[in-house]
Amino acid sequence: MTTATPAYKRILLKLSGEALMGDDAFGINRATIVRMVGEVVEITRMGVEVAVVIGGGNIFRGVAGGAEGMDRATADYMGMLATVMNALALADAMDKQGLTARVMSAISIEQVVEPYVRPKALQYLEEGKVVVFAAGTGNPFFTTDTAAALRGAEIGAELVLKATKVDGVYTADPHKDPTATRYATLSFDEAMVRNLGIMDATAFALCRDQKLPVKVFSIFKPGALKRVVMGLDEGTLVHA
Ligand SMILES: Nc1ncnc2c1ncn2[C@@H]1O[C@H](COP(=O)(O)OP(=O)(O)O)[C@@H](O)[C@H]1O
Ligand SMILES: O=c1ccn([C@@H]2O[C@H](COP(=O)(O)OP(=O)(O)O)[C@@H](O)[C@H]2O)c(=O)[nH]1
Repeated sequence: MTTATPAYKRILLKLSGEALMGDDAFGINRATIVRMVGEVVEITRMGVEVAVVIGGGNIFRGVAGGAEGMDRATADYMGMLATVMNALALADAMDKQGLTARVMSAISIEQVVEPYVRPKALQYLEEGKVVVFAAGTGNPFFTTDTAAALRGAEIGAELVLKATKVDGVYTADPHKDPTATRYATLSFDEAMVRNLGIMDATAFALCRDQKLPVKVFSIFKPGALKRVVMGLDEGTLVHA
């Protein structure tokens, strides 16, 4: 039996914080994380090097805090710390399924996780370890989508995989406009000009300038992650 060959050697997987909730209203749903990690195990077994940027929206988003009158930068730091909590839960679930995960934080909290040091991250990936980037870019006023573009470019990922609550980029938010239709592919410029709100413009612009394609797909669709890694038609490809 011929074993199928992955289309990519090194990927950056952006996991929405909200995706960790499963059907819960907030927080971390263990069964959801266990299922997601099982899919990551499958692609690492094919020899794919995996780095993850984890979101924090299941716990806290700065924009919500800011909207309630908090200082936005303070609220954003809370959001970044939320991503560290998700990263610890994800790494724990990975260790339990035989993966060696290393959490690297953009914010220095060395008693909890090691700081992000690029050469060390590259070494871990070369060793077949899964690197989980926490605390986004480490700066307020950004998102983990931008962190995914940044870390993807820094590690030389061939593709950013945005695993989210929808199965691709649509002509409008499909949760609000039932007539919206899904793109199979589109350019970063098109996505920005049409103000398609799936990723922020900063993330799109960085990926465009670094010629780093993005595949948007549903984290809830079993097997979708493997199909993306195998280069099969899944979700929406956004390209330079
Ligand atoms: N043009 C669009 N195509 C697809 N989703 C869109 C679009 N515009 C807005 N969205 C919304 O963006 C959401 C995903 O963005 P976001 O919540 O920031 O992702 P994540 O939580 O994974 O970072 C989708 O759940 C969808 O409701
Ligand atoms: O570089 C970053 C990344 C994240 N955040 C904050 O952390 C929160 C959680 O990240 P995000 O909303 O991107 O998570 P996701 O949408 O993937 O759940 C954001 O809302 C911001 O408040 C930030 O300030 N800088």
